[in-house]
Amino acid sequence: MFIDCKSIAKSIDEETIALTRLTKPKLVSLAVNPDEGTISYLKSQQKKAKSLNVEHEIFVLDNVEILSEKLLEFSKDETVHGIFVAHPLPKGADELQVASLIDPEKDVEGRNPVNLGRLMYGEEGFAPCTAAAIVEILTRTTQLMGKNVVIVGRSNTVGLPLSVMLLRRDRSATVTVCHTKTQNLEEKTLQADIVVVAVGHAGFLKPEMVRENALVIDVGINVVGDRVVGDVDPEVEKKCSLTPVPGGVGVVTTAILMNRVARIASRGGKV
Ligand SMILES: Nc1nc(=O)c2c([nH]1)NC[C@@H]1CN(c3ccc(C(=O)N[C@@H](CCC(=O)O)C(=O)O)cc3)C=[N+]21
Repeated sequence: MFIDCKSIAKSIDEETIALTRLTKPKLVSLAVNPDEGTISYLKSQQKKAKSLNVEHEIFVLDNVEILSEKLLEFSKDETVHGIFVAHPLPKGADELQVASLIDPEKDVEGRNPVNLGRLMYGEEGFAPCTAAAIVEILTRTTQLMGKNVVIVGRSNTVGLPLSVMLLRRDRSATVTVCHTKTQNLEEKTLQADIVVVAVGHAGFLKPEMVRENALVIDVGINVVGDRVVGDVDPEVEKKCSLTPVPGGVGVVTTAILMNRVARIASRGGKV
């Protein structure tokens, strides 16, 4: 069975629309040498911004030096409410140094160390949007208390922040984070009530790796020919509840991103 993520996005959009009636939020999105996943996201952002009355500008840049200049500029610019930087940055870039240039109060992806620190205290106003989208989908779909959640992937965008968010006392899931060096992955995923897959390989999670009736969150955005597919084998849908790709985590992520920009604009900086 597929989980209906579009209706979740829609209910978030309703709040955003109410906020954009009163203010004119502006988001800037910056990317250096964007990969296919980033291009897909930038397109979705552009469409969504337009439909929600959020002003949006995209900057595709040649190198990290120009990115750094732009981040300083937009951090000071009072007409800009949200700053999004696409990841991954080019090889060799100092992510911490780049993220530190984003004004924490405009840091819609929660990359600045101030916001990552806030996350450790359970403050999720600036949590990475994809992780926030997964929490939104899970809390609207199931009870998390005491559940076994296996996250496959440990990125700063998804796996790592999500693990912290699911451990928060009001959720209290038991979280296992798996990665490329994990041994016997299938043994872990077969124990899970909930599996979150964010690895970037089409069809990575096979039906024999999950329990009957598990809840599976597919975070993958893989461009195969002219189609976008997730990290989960489509056969998994026959035995589990699964978020679709496209139309799953991605649409909720984009909704949360825009909602955040609107909240920043309407509350003068505080989320
Ligand atoms: N700092 C950072 N944060 C991110 O969250 C991040 C990133 N960098 N870099 C790139 C990846 C990719 N990503 C997507 C999110 C939504 C869609 C999305 O909404 N896709 C639509 C349309 C897909 C289509 O059909 O083209 C859907 O899934 O329905 C796609 C891709 C976020 N990422």
